[in-house]
Amino acid sequence: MRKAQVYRWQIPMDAGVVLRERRLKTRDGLLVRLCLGDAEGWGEISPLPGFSLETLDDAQTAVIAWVNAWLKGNDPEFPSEPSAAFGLSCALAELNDELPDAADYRAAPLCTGDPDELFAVLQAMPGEKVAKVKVGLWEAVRDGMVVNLLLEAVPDLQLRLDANRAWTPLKAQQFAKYVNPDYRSRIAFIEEPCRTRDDSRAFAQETGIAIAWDESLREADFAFVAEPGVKAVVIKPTLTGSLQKVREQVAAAHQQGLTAVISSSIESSLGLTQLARIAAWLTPGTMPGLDTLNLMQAQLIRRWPHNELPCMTHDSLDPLL
Ligand SMILES: O=C(O)CCC(=O)C1=CC=C[C@@H](O)[C@@H]1C(=O)O
Ligand SMILES: [Mg+2]
Repeated sequence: MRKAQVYRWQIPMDAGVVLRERRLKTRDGLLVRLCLGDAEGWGEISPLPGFSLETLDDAQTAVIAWVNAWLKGNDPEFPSEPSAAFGLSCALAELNDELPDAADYRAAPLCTGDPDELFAVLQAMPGEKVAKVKVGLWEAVRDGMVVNLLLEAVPDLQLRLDANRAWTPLKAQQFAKYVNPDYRSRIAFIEEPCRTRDDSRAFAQETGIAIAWDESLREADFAFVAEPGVKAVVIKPTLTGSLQKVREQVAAAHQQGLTAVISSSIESSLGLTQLARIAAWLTPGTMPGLDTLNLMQAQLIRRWPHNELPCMTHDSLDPLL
C-alpha cells in the first residue's frame, strides 16, 4: 500500500546570510516521505528566495496535488516547479532504490569574507584542496589581493571564484590585473564574472582565466556548448527540476567536455546529503559545491557526517498531509 506524508519546516539561518541583497532569516521548505511496504523515500522541496521563480506556497500546492494523485495509484508527471520536481523525484528514486547511497561528502569550502578562516580549513583538508571564494562584494582590487594571498600561501590550492555577475568589464579587468599571471591557471574557474554572457566570454579570452556558467543555465536561450574559455557549469538541482533533468544536464555538459559541478541551493542537511550522493553518482571525481550547511543553525532529520550542528527530528516538523 502506498503511504505518504508532507511536512513543512523552518530552520533559523546564521545572522548575516544575505542573498541578492535580501537578508535570509530562516530557510523554509517541505519534506515529502513516500512509503511502499517496507521501502521509503524522502525528498526536500525548498525553493530558494531570490533564485527560484516559484514561491514555497506554489511548490506546496503542486507537491500536495502530486502526492494525492500518487496515493490513488497513479504515476503523475512531476510538477513544472523545479524545486517540487526535484524533491519528489528524489523521494521516488530513494523509494525505488535508484539513488545510490555512496556520497561525496567533500565540499569545496566557501569563503565570503575572511581569508584567515579559510586558511585554517584548508590546512586541515585532506587530499585535493579546492575552495570557493565569493568575489564582487568588495572592491575588485581587494578581491584580486585575497586571491593572490590564498594561492601564494597554499601552493596546491585550486580556487573557484563566484562573482554572481557583479562586475562591469572594467571592474573585471581591474580584478584580473591584480592576480599574479603565474597563478591564473590555479583559478579553476570564475562563475559569471560579468553582467552579460558576452562580457564574461570576453573576460575569459582576454585574461586567460576560465569561466563557468551558473545563472545562465536558467535562461531560456542557454545551451550546453563548448566555447573557448568556458570550463564548467554549476548545476543546482533545486533550481533545475527532476533528477532526470539533472542527469540530462550533466550528460549534455560532459558531452561538450565541460565540468559539471553539483551545487547547493542552501538546502537542509537532508537535501545536502542527497546532493552529495547525486554528485558521487553523476559527477564522480568533481568536488561538489555543497559547503552551505553552516549558514544554518540546525540540521534536519539526516546528519551531514562530522557536522556538529544540532539535528531537528520528526517532532519539529509540521505535518500537512
Ligand atoms: O556553489 C557552492 O559552492 C555553494 C553554493 C553557492 O555558492 C550558492 C548557492 C546559492 C546561492 C548563491 O548565493 C550561491 C551562488 O551564487 O552560487
Ligand atoms: Mg554562482
